[in-house]
Amino acid sequence: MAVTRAAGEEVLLSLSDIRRDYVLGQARVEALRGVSLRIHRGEFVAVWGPSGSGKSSLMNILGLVDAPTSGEVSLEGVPVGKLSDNALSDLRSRKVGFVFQSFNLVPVLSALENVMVPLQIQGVGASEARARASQALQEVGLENQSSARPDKMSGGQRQRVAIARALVTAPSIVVADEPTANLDTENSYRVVELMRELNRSKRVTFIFTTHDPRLLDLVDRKLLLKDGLLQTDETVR
Ligand SMILES: Nc1ncnc2c1ncn2[C@@H]1O[C@H](COP(=O)(O)OP(=O)(O)OP(=O)(O)O)[C@@H](O)[C@H]1O
Repeated sequence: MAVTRAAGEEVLLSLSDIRRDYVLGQARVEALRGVSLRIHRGEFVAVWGPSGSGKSSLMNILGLVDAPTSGEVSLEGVPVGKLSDNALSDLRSRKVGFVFQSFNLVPVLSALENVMVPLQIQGVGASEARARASQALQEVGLENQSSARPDKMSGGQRQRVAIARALVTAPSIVVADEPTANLDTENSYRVVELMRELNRSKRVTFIFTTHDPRLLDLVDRKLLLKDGLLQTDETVR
């Protein structure tokens, strides 16, 4: 049973006193130093802050890719720290979509085949995977590029394919670490606007990191990280 804060404010992800240390030889880096946070279903959230403030470390923990050194993460009320590796990867593949800075598309596959990949990993049959991938490409406005290979597409188009790939499994949350870092200003804005539209139309929760303060105008909530701590947590609309 997921925790609710108020009507319509279901807690999707909850982080409690998260610490993440990295040990390099004799040195210990404290990347996250006690972050507590609740992300509600349907929110559109940006994490910003200086380089080295812990944004990627936080995103890896929110996306269930990395485990904290201490503290507790719950997704839809399930404490994930107690899950076996298999149960955790199953949960991640069903509930979390990822968008990466460098798109991470498979170069030898078409746009459509790239979007089919997460479904095939889940064991969905080819014809259903094709139909769902085609629908996802349509939702990002790329239905006429389905047979194009990534190297024939612009950066903005590649990131839209990656967004379709993240959404095709109907995840609860999409985690995007610097999704606009390799895009020019106009395409950056367009990609975040597209995520915003999909957030509204599909009620998928999005959380992304950025260095670009202009993109913060498009979000519901801004989390400022500094030195591994949540400095401010501002809901803007
Ligand atoms: N795998 C790792 N091993 C050792 N130290 C790491 C590792 N990953 C991150 N760090 C360190 O942890 C701190 C936080 O890094 P992190 O990448 O989370 O910050 P960031 O805000 O995403 O930075 P950037 O904006 O430059 O990507 C930094 O001091 C970084 O050097």
